[in-house]
Formats: sequence, C-alpha cells, structure tokens
Amino acid sequence: MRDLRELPLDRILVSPSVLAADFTELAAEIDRAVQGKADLIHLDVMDGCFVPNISFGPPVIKSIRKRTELILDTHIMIEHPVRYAKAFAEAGSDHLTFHLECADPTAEAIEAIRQAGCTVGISLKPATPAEAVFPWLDRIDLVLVMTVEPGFGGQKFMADQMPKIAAIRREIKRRNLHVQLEADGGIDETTVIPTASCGANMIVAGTSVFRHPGGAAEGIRLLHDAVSVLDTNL
Ligand SMILES: O=C(CO)[C@H](O)[C@H](O)COP(=O)(O)O
Ligand SMILES: [Fe+2]
Repeated sequence: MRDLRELPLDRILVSPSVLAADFTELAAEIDRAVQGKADLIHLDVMDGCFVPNISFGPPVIKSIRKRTELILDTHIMIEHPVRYAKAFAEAGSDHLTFHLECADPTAEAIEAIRQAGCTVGISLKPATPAEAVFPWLDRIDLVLVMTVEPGFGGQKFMADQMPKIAAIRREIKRRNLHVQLEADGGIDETTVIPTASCGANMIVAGTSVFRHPGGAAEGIRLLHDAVSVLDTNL
C-alpha cells in the first residue's frame, strides 16, 4: 500500500522531515524513522527561488525510495511544479504538495501532479488565509498549513496559524471531504498539542525527530504520546 488516500483520517500520523537528518548517514536516519513507526517520510524540496534556500531534488529522492516502502510525502517549495512533477514522480515520490503561492496556475499544477500519478496536496504560507484553499478542496488529497515561513528547518512555531487549521478542519467536515490536514514547522511534543487540538491529523516534524537527543524513534514516540490524551475532534 503506497497510496495516501488509504491512510486513516481519524488518527494522528507523523511524517518526519528528512531536512533535519544527518545527510552523511541518510540511510540509517531513514531506517530509524521507519523503526520508530513513522507513518510517512516528509521530503522538503527547495529551489532557491520560491524560498531563499536550496535543499535536494530527484536524485536524493531516488536514493531514499530504495530504502523505504513508506509514502514519500514530498513538499515542493518551488516556483514551477508543472515543470517538475513528472521528475519527482519518476524519482519515487508518491505524493506532491505544491504551494498555492507558486508561479504556476493552481489547476495546471493539480493536473500535472495527477498526470504524473501522484496524490496532490496544496500548501499555504502563513500569510495566506484558509479560504484561499476552499475552492480546491474537492480536487486534492491533502492541505498543508505552514506553521513557519517555508525555507528552513528549526524555526519557531507560529501559534497564530491555529485558527487557520481550525477553519480548514471545519470546512473539510462541513463538506464531508476525504482530505488529510497536515501542519509543518516547529512542531514538537509541546506545540503538537494545539496543532492536533485544532484539527491537524498529519504532523510534520524535522528537528524534534531527527535531532532528538534520544534518537528519531524517541522523538516520534513523544509526539504520539503527547496527542494520545487529546480529544482531537477530527
Ligand atoms: O517545510 C519545511 C521548512 O520549509 C520543513 O518541513 C519544516 O521546517 C520541518 O522542520 P522543523 O520541524 O525543524 O521545523
Ligand atoms: Fe515541509
């Protein structure tokens, strides 16, 4: 099973962000996340244009693909998703989340990603309101709310994004849509509590997993433990 549409919508899933991993031992880092029961693997692609940073692209994704059967949850912070969707799919990405604020028309980006055989997500930068994604909700599989400005790992969690998560959760429920609601940036065992309480069911965590002193598996376990007592209202 490697289809994001088959993942549960009613429990908290953790998608560790490889951006915070030790790249000199990437294979072992992936193994640690898998052994720690990661639900997906989050891959942050940055083009140096849409965001002021450059990370990695298809060759690195191709290597990671060989190491795990988990869904590769690929967050493409790039200006031109239409141009690159096929390359990411061929490298092994199962899912592509592009930014609503990118240079390509939204409908064309969705179509290019579907054509490439991937499930589709739309991400919103902190300044973009919840309502901007509402017209697209019945055509996508996931919404990603950024809880930091995209571009770098290790930033401070933006609590002011919680009303946005809650508004998108309300809209998904109101329309009874099959859409994952993911949050990304600065999430640890403390900030995961408001994030999940407001209705995010998919949690991206880089620093708090791969830089956890007790190891990646411990970082994932702490996130699950923190939300286990919540009434998440998903
Ligand atoms: O999309 C991202 C940055 O643009 C990363 O996924 C995000 O920052 C996760 O890293 P951390 O948990 O360290 O904040
Ligand atoms: Fe990300």
